[in-house]
Amino acid sequence: MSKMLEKVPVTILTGFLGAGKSTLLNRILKDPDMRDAAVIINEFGDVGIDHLLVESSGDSIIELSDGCLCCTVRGELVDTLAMLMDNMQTGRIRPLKRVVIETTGLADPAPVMQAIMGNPIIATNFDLDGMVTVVDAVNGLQTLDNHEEARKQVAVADRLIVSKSEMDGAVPLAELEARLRSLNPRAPILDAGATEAGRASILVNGLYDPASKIADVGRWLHDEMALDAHDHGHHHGHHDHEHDDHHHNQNAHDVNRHDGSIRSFSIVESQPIDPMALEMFIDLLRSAHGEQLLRMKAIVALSDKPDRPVVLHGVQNIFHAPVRLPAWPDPSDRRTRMVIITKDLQESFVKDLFDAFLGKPRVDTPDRAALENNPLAIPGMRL
Ligand SMILES: Nc1nc2c(ncn2[C@@H]2O[C@H](COP(=O)(O)OP(=O)(O)OP(=O)(O)O)[C@@H](O)[C@H]2O)c(=O)[nH]1
Repeated sequence: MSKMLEKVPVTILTGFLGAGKSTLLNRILKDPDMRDAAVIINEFGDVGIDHLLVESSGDSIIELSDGCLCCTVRGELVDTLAMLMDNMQTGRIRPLKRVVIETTGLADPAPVMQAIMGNPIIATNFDLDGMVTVVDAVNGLQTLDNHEEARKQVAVADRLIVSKSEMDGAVPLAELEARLRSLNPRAPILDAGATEAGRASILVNGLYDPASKIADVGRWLHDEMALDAHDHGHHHGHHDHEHDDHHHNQNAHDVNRHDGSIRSFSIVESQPIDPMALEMFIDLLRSAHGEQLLRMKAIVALSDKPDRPVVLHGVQNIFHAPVRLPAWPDPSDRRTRMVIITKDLQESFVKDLFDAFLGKPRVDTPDRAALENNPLAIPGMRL
């Protein structure tokens, strides 16, 4: 007989070709906390060997070998997750505590994330718990310069692991970190050689934890606010090189020179937000600019129930169903905070749009009435 099970958190492990994903996974799989985890490995090419290199016993390693996870194998990934769920519900396998998907190094992460968040059946049973990206200290800088996919993998990561830093030819860590920070100012960076890097806990990113959602939301917010505090007391992180503050540290411009198109910034709002205004803002953003919205995470105070914030997260035009928390992670800070990562979409555009929906008067911006009539706005973000 089938039974209702807890949603299973899914972690995506990514990183460019040869970055050290399988090596890291091998270490993590030795952690006793990985006993009830399943690993899905995607390979590029005809002959799959990665699964042979990942040492583990039993049926917990599943290999998808028909191509790149971001394109052809997406259907296969969904089928595999559906099969795992069926096996759990019918008692053929023990309930899983986690699924890890190791992508091919060439994968654009967004479609993989969307396969989990955007498929209604999968999203009922699995929840994206974030992305861990491995970056190779020897080839990393060059790879980031040359490959858009590698930049996206870093930009949307919830955690970055630097491999091969002990090897000859590794770039100085400070240089690599500056580059990673230019793409992703917030994700914790950990050296693969560190003991913690081999623990199952690095797969937990706090976007979804069935047991203690609230504490984990607190953690990613903490990272976010630590950055903002660093940011000259500003509420908004500025990481694009078109920043108009001429007194800004020159080095900050330098590290961004390759990445003008990817931006990461935050929006902080102290007044609770009208649920309709938020819904329309998100709808417009994702329907008209979904392709440019690499990632968004938010905790929002809504005016109907300001004591119970809502957590949102999305990738491009796909958003997880909003989750109402029982209370604020930190009761002393009840502000709405959004972390947004975009590609080819100006920070000022997004902020102006947000202000317009909130009804804040601004010069040279469309008013809310005009935006409400926007034919591109689609229904569906019911909060
Ligand atoms: N010295 C050193 N070698 C490493 C480290 N991480 C990975 N390697 C080596 O780098 C090579 C590639 O590592 P893999 O773990 O297979 O990399 P991958 O990202 O899974 O590779 P693909 O699946 O081909 O994308 C192997 O020879 C590893 O032994 C590290 O931290 N230090």
